[in-house]
Formats: sequence, structure tokens, C-alpha cells
Amino acid sequence: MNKAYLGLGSNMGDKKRYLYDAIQILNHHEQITITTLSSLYETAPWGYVDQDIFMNLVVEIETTLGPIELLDVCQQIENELGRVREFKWGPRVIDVDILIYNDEKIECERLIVPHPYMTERDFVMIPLAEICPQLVVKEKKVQDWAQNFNQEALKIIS
Ligand SMILES: Nc1nc2nc(S)n(CCO)c2c(=O)[nH]1
Repeated sequence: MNKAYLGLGSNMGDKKRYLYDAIQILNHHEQITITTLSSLYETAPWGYVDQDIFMNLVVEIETTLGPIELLDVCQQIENELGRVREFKWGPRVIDVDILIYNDEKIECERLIVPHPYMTERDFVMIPLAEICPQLVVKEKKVQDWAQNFNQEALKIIS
């Protein structure tokens, strides 16, 4: 059995609904079990800032899928929910990123794990610290990475 952490985000349309639908598709996949969900956070856009605020959360899963098979499922979910890639780091109805896969370091054309930008992103590290503060990522505990960010900047929404 493999353990992975996925970062989900949306900043277009009914953001909560898109995130809920993505979680439902993951949970109904016969080779994926959702074991923990972070809270849902309202977050300021990172990377390309001239866009709407995001909603983000992190999901812990157990899966029998390999990393590329899991990536295929994540991309299928994005396609199924209507994601259109207009430009890099632009607005999107849904994003499902693989952040961590076991303790593997993967670097291939389609996939880099741990996610290359994850430790620079409050919208990843703060939800991740909520569910697995002691996990070590890039040789440092998640809780220590999360302390680099202003915890107040992210609002937990119900
Ligand atoms: N707050 C926030 N900013 C973002 N910038 C990009 S790109 N993304 C997409 C992440 O792959 C986000 C995001 O999910 N949340």
C-alpha cells in the first residue's frame, strides 16, 4: 500500500463544488482511499497574482496505484471537471497536484515528486502541517516549513 498527499485548488466558478466533486471522484476510485482531509482554506494567488483568490486543501490518500497511474487519475479528474489550461499559473476550475508519494524522489518528464514548488507555497504547507506536521519533506519537518509563512494570511472556511 502506498501513501500520497495531494494538493487541491480552485479559483474559478463554484470553487467549493469543484473541490467537493474532485474529492468524491478520488474517494470513489477503487484503488484510492482518502485517509485524511485538511481544512478548506481561502488563499491569496501565488505565482500569477492578478487572478481571483483560491480555495485549497490537502488530501492524504492510500493507494495501490503507482505514481504515474496516480498522476493519470489526477489529470483525468481535472479534465472531467472541465479544466482548461489557458496559461501557466493562470486561473483554473480545479487543480489536483501530487505533492508527496511515499518517501520517493521522482523526476521524469511528467512528474516531479516531492512537488518542486510545495515548500514555497503557504497554501500547501499550512494545510499539510495541519494533517501531518511531523512528516519530513526535503530534509525538514512540515511544521517547520509552515512556520515560514504567516498563518493568519490563510482563512479557514467552513
Ligand atoms: N493560492 C494559490 N495560488 C496558486 N497559484 C497557482 S499556480 N496555484 C495552482 C497550484 O498548482 C495556486 C493555488 O492552488 N492556490
